[in-house]
Amino acid sequence: MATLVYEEIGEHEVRALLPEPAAGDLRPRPRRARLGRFTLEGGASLPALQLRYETYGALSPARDNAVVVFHALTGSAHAAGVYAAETLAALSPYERAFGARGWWNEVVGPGRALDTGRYFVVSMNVPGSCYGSSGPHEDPGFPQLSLRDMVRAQAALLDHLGVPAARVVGGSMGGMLALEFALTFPERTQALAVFAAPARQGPWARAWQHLQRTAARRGDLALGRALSMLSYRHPAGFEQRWADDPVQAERYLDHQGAKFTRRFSAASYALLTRAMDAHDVGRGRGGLEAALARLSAPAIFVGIDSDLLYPAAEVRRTAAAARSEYAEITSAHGHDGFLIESDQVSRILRAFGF
Ligand SMILES: CC(=O)SCCNC(=O)CCNC(=O)[C@H](O)C(C)(C)COP(=O)(O)OP(=O)(O)OC[C@H]1O[C@@H](n2cnc3c(N)ncnc32)[C@H](O)[C@@H]1OP(=O)(O)O
Ligand SMILES: N[C@@H](CCO)C(=O)O
Repeated sequence: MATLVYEEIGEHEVRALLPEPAAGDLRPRPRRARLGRFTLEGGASLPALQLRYETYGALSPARDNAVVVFHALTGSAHAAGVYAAETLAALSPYERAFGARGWWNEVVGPGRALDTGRYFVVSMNVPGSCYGSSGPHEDPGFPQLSLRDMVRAQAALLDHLGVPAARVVGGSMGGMLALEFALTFPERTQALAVFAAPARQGPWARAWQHLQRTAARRGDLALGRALSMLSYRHPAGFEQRWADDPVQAERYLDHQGAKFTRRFSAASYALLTRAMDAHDVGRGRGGLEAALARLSAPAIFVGIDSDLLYPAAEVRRTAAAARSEYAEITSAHGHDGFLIESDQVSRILRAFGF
């Protein structure tokens, strides 16, 4: 039986069914680390960095079984499990609107590909986002961060947790962050898995994000998100779902747009998309090829055959430049395949050795 919950978010009241956990689902406890002063690569500093995070499983006595999972643009620290009603109720309005179920719940958990019976899984909400970490949603003067600042914040959190090194995994922006982490902290990276992410943000993805920010700046974050959904999906998926009733495609985009205004901050959206637009692992490392050639951890790069945002061919080229493994997800759903095709994601992670 699902529980009916009411959430008041600004002027909105949301009625939602709180999902019951299935057998094997975790009941996570979100935490917050207070890491103090944190200096950014641009020179500015945050006086009191706070990071929302969740952990699943236990750190081994040898401290060698950690996995860091990096979230995508609008993801959160809540990667796995289903919150209890009282846990959800104690969170911020944005986190409540994100929902009770973790965004990679089918991939992370007991007996799942990232098996919490074996691994100590750490998932952090990046600084600048609005899901419990420090960001512009609570401080209008919050400075622009880079993805490199975010991976240094992740490393500081690992220090806080007593984790010397980890396997790192992520999709989309999370994949960019995982790759940056592996290049910034080679000695702390045991293995790397990058899903649906480039080594450098290209003009196509940049143009999409420009449109989304423009809509948001003009006061229409919902339109910005609806537009972005077209870059995250593929015509085949729309045909599959709504060929018989095409107006549902319009309703779907309207729904995703409207929901987004309740679950995300426009200021965080601008900051994170700018950070993604500046993504280039070659910056300060002698260029893209030189940076990728330097990758030392065992790595796999995973493309999605229908990804319109970061095409599979581009991900395959990155894998070749990094002399790493390549795998491909088959999906009708485009870029969001790394969130939807959990069975394939899990098979790929297992086959790679997770
Ligand atoms: C790491 C991270 O990125 S975490 C952030 C991931 N979450 C997002 O990106 C948020 C947007 N959500 C999504 O894109 C998807 O829900 C995913 C990727 C999480 C899962 O994809 P799918 O399983 O294909 O779900 P789908 O895209 O159908 O979305 C489901 C929602 O659309 C709604 N929906 C589906 N079809 C329609 C329609 N024709 N008209 C109106 N609403 C519709 C569903 O009711 C459901 O609403 P809810 O989220 O309020 O419960
Ligand atoms: N749909 C996901 C992936 C975007 O890259 C998100 O909103 O974070």
